[in-house]
Amino acid sequence: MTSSLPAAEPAPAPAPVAARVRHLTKTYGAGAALVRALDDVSLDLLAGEFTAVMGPSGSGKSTLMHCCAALDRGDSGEVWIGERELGRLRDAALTRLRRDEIGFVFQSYNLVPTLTAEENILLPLAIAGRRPDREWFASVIGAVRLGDRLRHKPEELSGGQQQRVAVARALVSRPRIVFADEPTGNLDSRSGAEVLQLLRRSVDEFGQTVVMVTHDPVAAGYTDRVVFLGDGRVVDGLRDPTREQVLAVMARLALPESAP
Ligand SMILES: Nc1ncnc2c1ncn2[C@@H]1O[C@H](COP(=O)(O)OP(=O)(O)OP(=O)(O)O)[C@@H](O)[C@H]1O
Repeated sequence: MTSSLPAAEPAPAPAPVAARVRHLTKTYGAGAALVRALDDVSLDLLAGEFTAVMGPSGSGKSTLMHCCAALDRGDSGEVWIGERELGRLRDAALTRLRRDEIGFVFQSYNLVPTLTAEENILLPLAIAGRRPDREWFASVIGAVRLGDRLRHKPEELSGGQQQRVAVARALVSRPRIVFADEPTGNLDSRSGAEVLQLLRRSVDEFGQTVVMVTHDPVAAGYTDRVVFLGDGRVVDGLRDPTREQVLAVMARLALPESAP
């Protein structure tokens, strides 16, 4: 017997996940001084997306980012980068994963003062013994608009230029995921906007996956998605966030539970 029902449409392919967190818990201290920095956090960070992690001070943002970036370990739960669960990797494999699959941008730039901008950008590849792909290097340098500053040392660059060097350094090895911890925290609003546009372009034009911790609703407005933490838990989320929506959630999270 033939069915008159239309053939079922194939289900859309699930978006690839760059990093996956499952039931991640991390505590500091003990007894009365125990702090639950992460309390059963589960989260998927989708490939090719720009995600912001926000929340009040002490809500666990940096701890989450450090655990995801293999800079720290949780007490229990799992963190996957691509197909690999970090808890199952030995130190040498973790070092390789950090070097080959993860890019970092810190609030304080973390450039090597004795190296030029170009040497700083190429340092992760040099350490890995990899040759730079000249075409890709040129694309990254074009994107960060540093072509005329490559021979300068960090102290000869503005804060915004130094942070653009740090973004280029994070992008040049084409990592699976870039983690940025308050990348605009030390910058004036114009330089901050340049860095945010650069991260946005790396997602739109290069397909980069970027995860950024920020306190700034304007910065969050550049992202595809915001994940809000409160007391070590995922408490809210927004897609295609506007500054106003972010402010509204932040105001709600800042209020004590008992507020009228
Ligand atoms: N090394 C540590 N020892 C003890 N407690 C810690 C340590 N690191 C973080 N904590 C605590 O864990 C909790 C989460 O800290 P975390 O730095 O992840 O928060 P955050 O959301 O990034 O805060 P902020 O926005 O202020 O940077 C806080 O209560 C903090 O005091």
